[in-house]
Amino acid sequence: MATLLETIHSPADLRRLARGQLPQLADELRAFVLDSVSRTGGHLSSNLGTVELTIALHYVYNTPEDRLVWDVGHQTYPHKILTGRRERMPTLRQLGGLSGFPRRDESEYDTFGTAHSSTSISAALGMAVAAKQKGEDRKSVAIIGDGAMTAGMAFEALNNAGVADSDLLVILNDNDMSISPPVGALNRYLAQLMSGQFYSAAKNVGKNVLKVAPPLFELAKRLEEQAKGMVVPATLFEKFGFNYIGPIDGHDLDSLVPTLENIRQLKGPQFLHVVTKKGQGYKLAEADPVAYHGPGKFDPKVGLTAPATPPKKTFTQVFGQWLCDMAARDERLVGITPAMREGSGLVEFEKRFPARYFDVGIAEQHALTFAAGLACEGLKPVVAIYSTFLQRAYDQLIHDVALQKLPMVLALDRAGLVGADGATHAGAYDIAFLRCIPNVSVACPADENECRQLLTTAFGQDHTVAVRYPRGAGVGVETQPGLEPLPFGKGEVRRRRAAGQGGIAILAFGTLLHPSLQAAGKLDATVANMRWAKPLDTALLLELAQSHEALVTVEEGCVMGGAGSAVLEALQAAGIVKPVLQLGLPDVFIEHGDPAKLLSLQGLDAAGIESSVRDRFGELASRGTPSLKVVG
Ligand SMILES: Cc1ncc(C[n+]2csc(CCOP(=O)(O)OP(=O)(O)O)c2C)c(N)n1
Ligand SMILES: CC(=O)[C@@H](O)[C@H](O)COP(=O)(O)O
Ligand SMILES: [Mg+2]
Repeated sequence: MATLLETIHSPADLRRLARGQLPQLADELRAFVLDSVSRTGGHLSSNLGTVELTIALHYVYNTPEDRLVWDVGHQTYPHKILTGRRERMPTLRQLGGLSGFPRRDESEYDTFGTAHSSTSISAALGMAVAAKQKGEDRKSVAIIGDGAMTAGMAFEALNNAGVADSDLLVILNDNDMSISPPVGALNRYLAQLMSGQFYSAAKNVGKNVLKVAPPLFELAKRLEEQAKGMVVPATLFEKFGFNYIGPIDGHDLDSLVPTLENIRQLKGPQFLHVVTKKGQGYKLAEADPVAYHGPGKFDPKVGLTAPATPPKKTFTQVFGQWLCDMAARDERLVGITPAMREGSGLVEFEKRFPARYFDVGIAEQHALTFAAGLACEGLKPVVAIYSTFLQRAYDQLIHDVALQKLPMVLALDRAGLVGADGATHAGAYDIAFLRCIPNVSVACPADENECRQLLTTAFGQDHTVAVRYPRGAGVGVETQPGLEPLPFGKGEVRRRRAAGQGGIAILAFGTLLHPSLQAAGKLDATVANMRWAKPLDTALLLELAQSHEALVTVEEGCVMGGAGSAVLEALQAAGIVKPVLQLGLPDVFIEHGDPAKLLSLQGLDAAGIESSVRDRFGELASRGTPSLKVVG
């Protein structure tokens, strides 16, 4: 006997159901999400929390003509399952498989690509205004979480939407959680609103009763506004020009469906506050929504368990340990994270140094300029931020930090390809967008120990230094306990060519040193661990250029403007003409998949590096004697 869920191949099928069937569908959908994500890994607790809301939205709104824009977008597995992608869920976040986020090129129901937080209101407003301009009778809905609502961009959009001539609905999915517990005044404010729950329940009943008699409804609305004025001050969202409705139970379909049906008839900007539980329906996730925010594969009957063999230390853990060790040595150190405490490795630091730990919420722009203010007063900020999320604070980095030559450490986790999260989260551009800024240096550690040492080097500088390191496990190099720095701006030769003069020198930046060393063994090439994309170790570079016939640069970052470009600029500045092969990420977005597989596909594993060198430099790569005149 097919389950109800198995009969749903599109929202049109869903809308043919009787309202009384929706709770059963919700149970089946929740069970499917839990089973599927436990097999593939992915975002779980936020998806369990949006099952009823997703059903109600596709039931009431005429999707895809009515537009749904999901923020952050990690909670759209129920949406994908109900919009014809149920059978593809086993491919989630795998090469060639479903994305973990909404993608316009994946489905017409994915009206806007998200994954970086707090973009939904802006995008949905654009769609709503476009519908008005084009005279189209379609609705636009932004669904944004309480965490995502802490970003400035969300308020920029509210400020505009509240007075725009458009029929936009903003749904705040308030589960009182970000990835970790939410922070800031907004969270406290939302708690106040939720404490007024009884008021809104009565109000919504009023709406239901009066919904059939518009004039009366309007009269009641005016009375309600007055009543609000007397009984409950206007909400923040009403101050922005929205008609605020809620808070209502985001798991109660008998509340969600009629409320959404009412709201869909209303003109002007609407704001619906729904209250949900992150992890709803799976006790282990309800109890620990942080652990189940983005789990790997697990047995739902058992829950998350420690791996049989302890995993290799991650760069994130190396950073977290360094942060605590350096904080113990230097009381001026303060640690800042824009809502990524666990992901960036600051859990221990918060426990040990609570007064020096700052989670600023999903507010990267604020994080950088807040750090600048701290630095002005002689404190030593360490901003722990994913490479991709630093993109959001680019102007603050230039204008508020570098221009004033304020010193701080940018601990750039997830530099390079990240794997399952795909193109939206790749840290592909930081070398290129950082090295062009005056008063900013960029360090590229090759292993865990260098990461620790270069963090210490960075911490001792009088300007901002970014230390970039990849997601996940290190290369297996033990970290030394001390806090010894490496020399600023200096690289080293790691392998000399056996055949002496001539041949090829590979200049590696970061962890791709290791496949470069493997390839060099086959090529009999020299290998340098350059360590710094800025400042470049030009003395080392020129020595290698003068003693080799050709150079190869290797980096896990975009070729355009990356470390290899820095090498070309330095050779040109020195008047040296030399064949250079630049290896790195191409001028395309790299999709989700297994990180090692993705690197191999980009020719950035040992075999790929060797093959690229042979393709470019032909026999030079295989003989001992120079074939090109050694110039320079
Ligand atoms: C610009 C940006 N910063 C940080 C993140 C990382 N991130 C992804 S989801 C999330 C928490 C979102 O909280 P909320 O909006 O309340 O959604 P919930 O997980 O509670 O459903 C964060 C910080 C991101 N995706 N984008
Ligand atoms: C949705 C989002 O942006 C975060 O949950 C992100 O997926 C975390 O990435 P990591 O898994 O690399 O910490
Ligand atoms: Mg939340």
